[in-house]
Amino acid sequence: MNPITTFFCDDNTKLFGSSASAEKTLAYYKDQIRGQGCADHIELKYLGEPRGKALFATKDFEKGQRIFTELAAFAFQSTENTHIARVCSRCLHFVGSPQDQIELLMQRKLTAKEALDVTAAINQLPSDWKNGFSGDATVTCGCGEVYCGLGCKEKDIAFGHLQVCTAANPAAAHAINEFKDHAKGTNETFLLALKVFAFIADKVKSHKTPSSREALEEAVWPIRVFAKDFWWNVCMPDEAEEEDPEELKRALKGLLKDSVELLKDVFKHVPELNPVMNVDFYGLLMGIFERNNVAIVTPSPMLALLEHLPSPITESVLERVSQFISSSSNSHSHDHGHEGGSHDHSHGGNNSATADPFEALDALVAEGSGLHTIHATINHSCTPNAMVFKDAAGLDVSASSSSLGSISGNVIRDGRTVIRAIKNIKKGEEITISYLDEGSDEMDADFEVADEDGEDEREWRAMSLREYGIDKCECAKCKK
Ligand SMILES: C[S@@+](CC[C@H](N)C(=O)[O-])C[C@H]1O[C@@H](n2cnc3c(N)ncnc32)[C@H](O)[C@@H]1O
Repeated sequence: MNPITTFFCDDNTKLFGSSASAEKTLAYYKDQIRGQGCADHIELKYLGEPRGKALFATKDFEKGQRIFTELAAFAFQSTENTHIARVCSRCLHFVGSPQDQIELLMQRKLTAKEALDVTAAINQLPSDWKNGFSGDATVTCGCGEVYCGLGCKEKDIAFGHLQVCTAANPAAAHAINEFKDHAKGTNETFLLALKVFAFIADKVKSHKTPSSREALEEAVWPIRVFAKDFWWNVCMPDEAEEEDPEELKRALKGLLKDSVELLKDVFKHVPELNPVMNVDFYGLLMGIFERNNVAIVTPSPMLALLEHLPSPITESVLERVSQFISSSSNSHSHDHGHEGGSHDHSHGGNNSATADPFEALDALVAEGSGLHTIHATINHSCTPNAMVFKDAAGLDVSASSSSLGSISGNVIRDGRTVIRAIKNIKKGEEITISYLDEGSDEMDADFEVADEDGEDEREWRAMSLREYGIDKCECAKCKK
């Protein structure tokens, strides 16, 4: 490995190995926590290995209370989902007008009569409902990216968008499109990698000495802090399919090799990036995604509208979503099964050829995946005190409420994750979540959990946690 890849590969023991580096790392997270507006709620500490970085409460939280929310540093909408939801490239907030979204779903313009019906239906909804769409605030980029407002566009530019913008960089347009096509045909998490490489390129170019080693080290630093291993070590072979581990490793490295060649063409204009244009660096980056990415699901404001629309429009919309569900389940059978760690793509696996319209309602969401700096520091516990909410959880629970059922106000309209207490948490306690889908169909199918001593469940846990880089769970319950 070359020196910059070795630097990038560094784990917590290096990050916290000297007081200067530990101080820099802690200051970085403090800054990130402040940036998300939760400086009074949480702090990061280093617990030594194997548990590494961990998040702690700096105030008491009641059961049901929101601890913090976080927008992804890097996020993307899944390609298939673009057919049913038009959302902001940066934050996955629904863009345009409700009419635009209906036309996307119906794949045609509304007739004058339908447009009047839609307006009448909108008028029956509370006036703040329209805030679920960016409306007139919507802005586009010459390359076709769309944003829910100028703020998101500017943020995307600050995160390097212009480096991979076909309008700002027409000489690279062909290479950018080729890279994206390859990603969509193989593993769409490469699209997220493209955004990270664009970020690194931008940071390096704006450094006072762009070709220095220091410039690259500074540019990769915000990604270096994540827990990581090489992609080919993180991806587990599919035991049910009797996938050969060595064959899988070879396949992943081959895929990276093809992708990195396309990447080199994209970044021809940034020769300073050459030291990170290799399979090892790329493999670490994909390993970071696989281990830390969070599935993003934004509930669609369209759901409320559908109830009020004349039935021909509603039916036509639902039929389209049903078709989408069926076609996505077909295409999923060809994928590589390693989607960059968005650990629970909740709607991809529906398998009926003629999906039920009610299932279609459930699938009408914006879906993607992202890398969240603070969220990624939360450790797993088999008796967690917090939980990540995506779907309906876009809604807040009032601090005084002790029941998770009583949801009120403050709708979250973009793709931020919401972490909420599921028990009372005292100031100074570690915040933990479960990485596993307890009681899920997946768990039942794997082990047909029926034993009385819980042995199967323990085995299921141990096996599932290995996918998250946990060979021996060090949570309070398992350590007992
Ligand atoms: C998403 S990261 C969480 C933050 C991590 N501690 C860090 O330092 O970046 C997941 C990694 O944290 C460690 N980890 C999390 N929960 C753990 C647990 N219950 N027992 C042991 N290791 C754990 C494992 O190394 C795992 O791969």
